[in-house]
Amino acid sequence: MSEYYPPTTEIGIVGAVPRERAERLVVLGGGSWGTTFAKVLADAGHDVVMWVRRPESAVEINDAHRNTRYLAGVNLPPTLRATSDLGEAVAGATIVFLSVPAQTARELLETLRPMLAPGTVVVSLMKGVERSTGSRMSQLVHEVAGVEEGLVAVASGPNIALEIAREQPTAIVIASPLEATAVRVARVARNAYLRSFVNLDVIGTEFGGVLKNLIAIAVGIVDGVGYGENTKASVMTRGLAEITDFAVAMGARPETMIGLAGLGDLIATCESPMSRNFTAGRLLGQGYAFQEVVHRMEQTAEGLRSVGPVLALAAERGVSMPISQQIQDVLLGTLDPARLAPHLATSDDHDTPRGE
Ligand SMILES: NC(=O)C1=CN([C@@H]2O[C@H](COP(=O)(O)OP(=O)(O)OC[C@H]3O[C@@H](n4cnc5c(N)ncnc54)[C@H](O)[C@@H]3O)[C@@H](O)[C@H]2O)C=CC1
Ligand SMILES: O=C(CO)COP(=O)(O)O
Repeated sequence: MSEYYPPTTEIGIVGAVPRERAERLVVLGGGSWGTTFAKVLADAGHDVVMWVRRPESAVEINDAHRNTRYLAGVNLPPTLRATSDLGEAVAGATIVFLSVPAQTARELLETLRPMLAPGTVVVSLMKGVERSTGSRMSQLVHEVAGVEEGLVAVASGPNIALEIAREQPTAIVIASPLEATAVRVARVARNAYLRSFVNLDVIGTEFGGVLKNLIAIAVGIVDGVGYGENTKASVMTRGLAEITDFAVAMGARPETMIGLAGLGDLIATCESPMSRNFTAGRLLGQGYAFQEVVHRMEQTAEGLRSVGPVLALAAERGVSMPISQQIQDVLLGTLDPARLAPHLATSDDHDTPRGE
């Protein structure tokens, strides 16, 4: 039986929360996902402040109710406010949502630590692991910002930012080791176009988001090479088996990997031309070298930085990840992208995949 379930019957309420139940929330990060998530929360009726690095972004959000660089053509709620002053943004917030590139999270969390009032819930919206340590973002929230584990949550699922910003109906998963925290965040992060589900499997929910990025890069690579739907479906299916093996070895529940945060996000990311990971993969498949791809990407493609640490963790646990290894080889320039799919079933270096 799936462990997914609507947090409460109250989930059916899709109107804005009454003013007396509105919470003071903060979203850290003014990119495409941070801005979209802040809109979700403000549309739900909450009092939301965004922290953005660049003062000019704050001015645009406050005055024009737009964030043109990341969400072109999207009108933001007039109630949504932004500031580039972190202390001002966080003061009085009951829940802090984090949406910066994973490699910058540690530094932000160190700065944030003394600003957090006791009892503040911190939610990671990020889908990367720290390159130097292999840590998941929720681990960093606990270890670096000192937030007790029961007050840490993660959000994941098939959540292409621009589609949600355009208010297209979508589902998201909120996971925390403490059910009360997951339910609380799920109740806050829902509105007429976003429905929240709860899961207690933090490892699976978080790794689902991280790992599907790798498979989206692989699918982008074969697309860029010019291969068709069979190849892409083969990479996605074998990719799901591979990332499930990894996540389960890391402590995830297998069901999570066929839920919204696993299969759901895998489908969305591998099929969307808006996905940055898919786009980065397609550039690699078209023959651009890693550094050129990084140069061309204007937004964060987390998978490019997660491949290395994921492979290191897999090696420690004896998990075979042939597709992820091939992505790494393409990134290093040691594998011709056109050879990625032929290597799918068997290769000189890897055993024949189990099953199928
Ligand atoms: N865009 C999407 O559709 C979704 C993204 N995510 C995840 O959300 C996280 C953030 O991604 P996006 O918002 O999409 O990235 P983005 O590339 O659109 O924006 C990143 C933002 O972080 C800021 N930033 C960069 N370095 C920083 C630093 N040192 N300190 C503070 N801020 C810094 C940038 O100025 C920018 O505002 C990633 O982990 C991503 O995987 C998750 C779900 C959906
Ligand atoms: O996580 C995402 C969708 O759920 C966004 O994917 P990209 O980072 O590849 O754009």
